[in-house]
Amino acid sequence: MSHATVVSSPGKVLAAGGYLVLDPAYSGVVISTSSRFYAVVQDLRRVDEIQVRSPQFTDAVWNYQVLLNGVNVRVEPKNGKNGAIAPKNKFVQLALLHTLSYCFEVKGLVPFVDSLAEGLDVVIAGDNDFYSQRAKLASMNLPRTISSLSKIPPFGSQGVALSDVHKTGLGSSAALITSLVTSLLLHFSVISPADLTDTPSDARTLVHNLAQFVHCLAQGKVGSGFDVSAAVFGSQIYTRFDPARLQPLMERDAFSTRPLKAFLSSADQALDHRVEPFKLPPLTRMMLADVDAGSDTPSLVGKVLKWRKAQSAQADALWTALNQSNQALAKALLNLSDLYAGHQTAYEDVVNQLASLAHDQWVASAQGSTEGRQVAQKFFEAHQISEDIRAKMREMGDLSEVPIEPSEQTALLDACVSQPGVIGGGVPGAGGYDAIWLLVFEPGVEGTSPLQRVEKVWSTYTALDVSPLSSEESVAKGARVERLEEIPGLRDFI
Ligand SMILES: Nc1ncnc2c1ncn2[C@@H]1O[C@H](COP(=O)(O)OP(=O)(O)OP(=O)(O)O)[C@@H](O)[C@H]1O
Ligand SMILES: C[C@@](O)(CCOP(=O)(O)O)CC(=O)O
Repeated sequence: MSHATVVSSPGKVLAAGGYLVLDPAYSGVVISTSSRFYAVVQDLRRVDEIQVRSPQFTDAVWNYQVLLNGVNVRVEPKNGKNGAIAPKNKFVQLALLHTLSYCFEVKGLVPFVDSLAEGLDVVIAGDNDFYSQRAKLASMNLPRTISSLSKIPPFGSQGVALSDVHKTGLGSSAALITSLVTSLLLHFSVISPADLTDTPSDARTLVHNLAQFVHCLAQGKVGSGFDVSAAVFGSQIYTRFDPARLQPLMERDAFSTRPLKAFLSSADQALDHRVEPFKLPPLTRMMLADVDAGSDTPSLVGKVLKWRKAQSAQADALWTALNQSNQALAKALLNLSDLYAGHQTAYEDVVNQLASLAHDQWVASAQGSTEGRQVAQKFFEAHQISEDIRAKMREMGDLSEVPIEPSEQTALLDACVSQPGVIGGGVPGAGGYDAIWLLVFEPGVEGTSPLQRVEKVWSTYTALDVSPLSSEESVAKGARVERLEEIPGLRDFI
């Protein structure tokens, strides 16, 4: 088998900053997930042809012919044998077209043609968490727990076409585009694996800008882009780029190529997003649940923005207050990492105590050193800020008449947050009925863990249909070059 270039990119959870992050004046707290999208590039042994396959789905094979006229690259869908019309995949085709066009621009004709001499076989695979696993758990007769999810074979077949799959909202298209763009830039030797060892780096900025551009083109709009940024850089405090910077590139037909090098490599013109470091505190864990009710994110966003425009004074006051709380949450969580670094034993001892207590007992019950009490105080502060953010998101929902944290989700979240060892949580991103996230202690002691308590709440909850995801926070900083044999199940899958 030919050498395979494998790149993975994480999914995302916008823990705080939904709606605000659309405006460059505010920021969002983004947690990247352990669940990843993989792009595997190998030789196809058909000159100038590209085949893209997503074996998790039925009828998910897209064939393309690369055409060169010395000035431009074209990537044309190729009809099947017997003249069968080529199926369309706008996201994949635009990622191929613009990444190849960029490679052609920077490498020149001869190296470009060489890199395509064997064609490209591209396989795309998403971790199971990107898709609802309820039906699979039921068919395997397994209870809805995180440990059951680990029994489902990796990259399981979804048994349906891509357009019919039930997604969980982790940002599949952003993670897919990022892995695909990065793997192609590596295949054409525009960047090297060593360029991706650090975060941030010039290579990651290039990947980000190119992936962001392709994703905006494919979606037909310039969104906030926090999902692409998470896929490239990992967990972060994200402040969006000025959409006007991308506008000149968006004006032409999506399928016509345009010079990208000057835009993507010039510090003046490139996107002005800000990525500040963020990570969850040690000995804690993010938990996610998919709530089977579903919301239409674009329609929620449209209504909230319309209300913001109509009631700008009231909205600005809320946006400012909410942004302060969002930033305070990030700061409290980052402070906890500092406290761990300075006083590891005291921190561990306190987490072991607090993990079996409900939040209202933390401050009074924390025993031991001053540093230990400081840790307990900081975790309680994080809890309070998280509850405050929920309250303000509910206020945004009430004022704009949009179910951002609808009462059904409020009852579910309240039931979770009152459990011993649960720090906080909320509705991720735009909110609605789709999902919840929680932050819980993950102590190093035996006994019932906060995670198990939450799983119990979810599995016995009747007012909503709740199913866990297995994702945790990814501590790897964003997109990553992988070794095929180190990803369980991936070699068999391709
Ligand atoms: N596994 C895949 N293989 C090929 N193309 C894919 C795959 N997943 C997504 N795509 C492409 O991306 C497009 C948009 O995908 P999707 O609607 O799942 O993105 P999303 O809105 O980012 O999803 P999410 O709910 O995970 O945030 C699809 O129509 C398809 O063109
Ligand atoms: C509402 C919004 O701020 C977040 C949407 O996030 P999600 O796709 O619901 O995770 C929109 C955006 O930032 O693209």
